[in-house]
Amino acid sequence: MSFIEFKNVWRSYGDHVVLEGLNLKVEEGEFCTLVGASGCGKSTFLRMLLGQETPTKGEILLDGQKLRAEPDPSRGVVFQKYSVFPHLTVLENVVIGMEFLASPFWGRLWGAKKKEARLRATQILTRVGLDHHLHQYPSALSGGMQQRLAIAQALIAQPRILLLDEPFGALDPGIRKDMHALMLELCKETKLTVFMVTHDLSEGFHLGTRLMVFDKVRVDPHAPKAYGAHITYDIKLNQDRLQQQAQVATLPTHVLNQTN
Ligand SMILES: Nc1ncnc2c1ncn2[C@@H]1O[C@H](COP(=O)(O)OP(=O)(O)OP(=O)(O)O)[C@@H](O)[C@H]1O
Repeated sequence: MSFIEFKNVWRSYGDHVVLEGLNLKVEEGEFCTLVGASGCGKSTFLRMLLGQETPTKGEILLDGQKLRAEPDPSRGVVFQKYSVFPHLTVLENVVIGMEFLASPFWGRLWGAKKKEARLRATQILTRVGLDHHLHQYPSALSGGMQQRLAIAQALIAQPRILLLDEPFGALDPGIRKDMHALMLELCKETKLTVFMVTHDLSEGFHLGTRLMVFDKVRVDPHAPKAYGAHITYDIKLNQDRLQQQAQVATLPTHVLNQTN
């Protein structure tokens, strides 16, 4: 059984077919980079994985079970536009994620639980390199730092799947490189399965263990909305990295705990 499976998935909006006949198996720990022309349905694909949208036809399975049709903590997401709360500090931006998880009704934690949430948020913010900015507001951060914060927000719930929609598209090349290094480190340390939309093919090749190309094969000039895109190329990349990750995962827990 695969970790994620798409079985003949279609998605339309009215008579506009956006995606058609997607069949796909993805194993845990894979880093799938998605490329394709603008408007071909890459973000729609991510939204279906997030549970924000459901397939019009077919089904998506997670661990063999039908994917829940609403976002939950197993799936984290980072968009290109900074999705952080401007009125909360860096630390509060991450703590609030834990508060909503633990207390969906009040959205607040108190006492020891709040202290624990702040500690865990601080650990994650340290991991993404924001430990010196805990009490600043997002407006005081650079674009790269805001994306680091968005990644910390997405990771606080310890998702199994991370969905990234052009997360580094607005960043300068140097900062992008730093973000690539961070992503590769995070993937090495965890069993995260990543789906990342990018318009930068070299980024896709560099980060991915799989590069998926979305394209429309069937086109009717008289009915441009009649056919959708599907995955025309699914290229395996950087397989040595996957093997290394798999080997690390086989180490005994006490050894892993010592090194973390
Ligand atoms: N809620 C919606 N209602 C109607 N049409 C939609 C909706 N969401 C997306 N679409 C259409 O689906 C198509 C695919 O959109 P999507 O955003 O998934 O493409 P994309 O490949 O991510 O594009 P880009 O690379 O430009 O971000 C577009 O034609 C868009 O207009």
